[in-house]
Amino acid sequence: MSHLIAPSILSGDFANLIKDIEMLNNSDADWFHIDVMDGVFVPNISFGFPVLEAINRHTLKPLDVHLMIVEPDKYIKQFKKAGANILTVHAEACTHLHRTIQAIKQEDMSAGVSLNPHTAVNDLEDIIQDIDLVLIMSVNPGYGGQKFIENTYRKIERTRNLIEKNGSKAKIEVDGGVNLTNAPKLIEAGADVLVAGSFVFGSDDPEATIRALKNV
Ligand SMILES: O=C(CO)[C@H](O)[C@H](O)COP(=O)(O)O
Ligand SMILES: [Fe+2]
Repeated sequence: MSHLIAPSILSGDFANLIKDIEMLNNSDADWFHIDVMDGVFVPNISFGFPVLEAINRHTLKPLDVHLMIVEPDKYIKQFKKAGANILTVHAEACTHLHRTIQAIKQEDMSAGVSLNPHTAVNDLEDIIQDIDLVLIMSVNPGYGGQKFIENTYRKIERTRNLIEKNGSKAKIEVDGGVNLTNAPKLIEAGADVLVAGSFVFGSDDPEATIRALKNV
């Protein structure tokens, strides 16, 4: 299977989101990546349900929602209602990660777990068979436009090994500082889904940039 591209709307134009949504609908993007930040788990606040609902009214593609929030269990049903198709929580934000994953699946969403740059892949050993997605952060979460952390390649390889060892079907998604220089190496290391925010929306022709990332 060819890799998937999930542009992050965080770098879009919030005063004219419909333009970016239509561009993504017409582009080679596979998913819309939606970054929800609460100002507690990460030192930044992005947006919440009303924005997600508005995006959902116009998108033709799955919504890949990356929760950078504490206590995500409280909001799982609400994210489903707002249109999330894939719901990813941070391992560092969940005391009872297994329970959280089951609750997401109970709402008929795909369940993802994200790891901060400092969190070991081995932490997923006892949950890898239950999840649909591992989201490897290649920057510290909280902001778009940060520098890619080079250790990510090795981390993706370790995740790929863990998935294969346990017969898991989880996809590997990588998020933060992704561009056309590191994309080939990320795919070679085992990434299935590339998230890209500033590299796409900061380019002169976002649609062509998405196509270039897809054709890597
Ligand atoms: O989760 C995120 C930040 O916490 C974003 O998805 C990520 O940073 C994408 O933006 P960029 O490609 O500009 O790094
Ligand atoms: Fe993200």
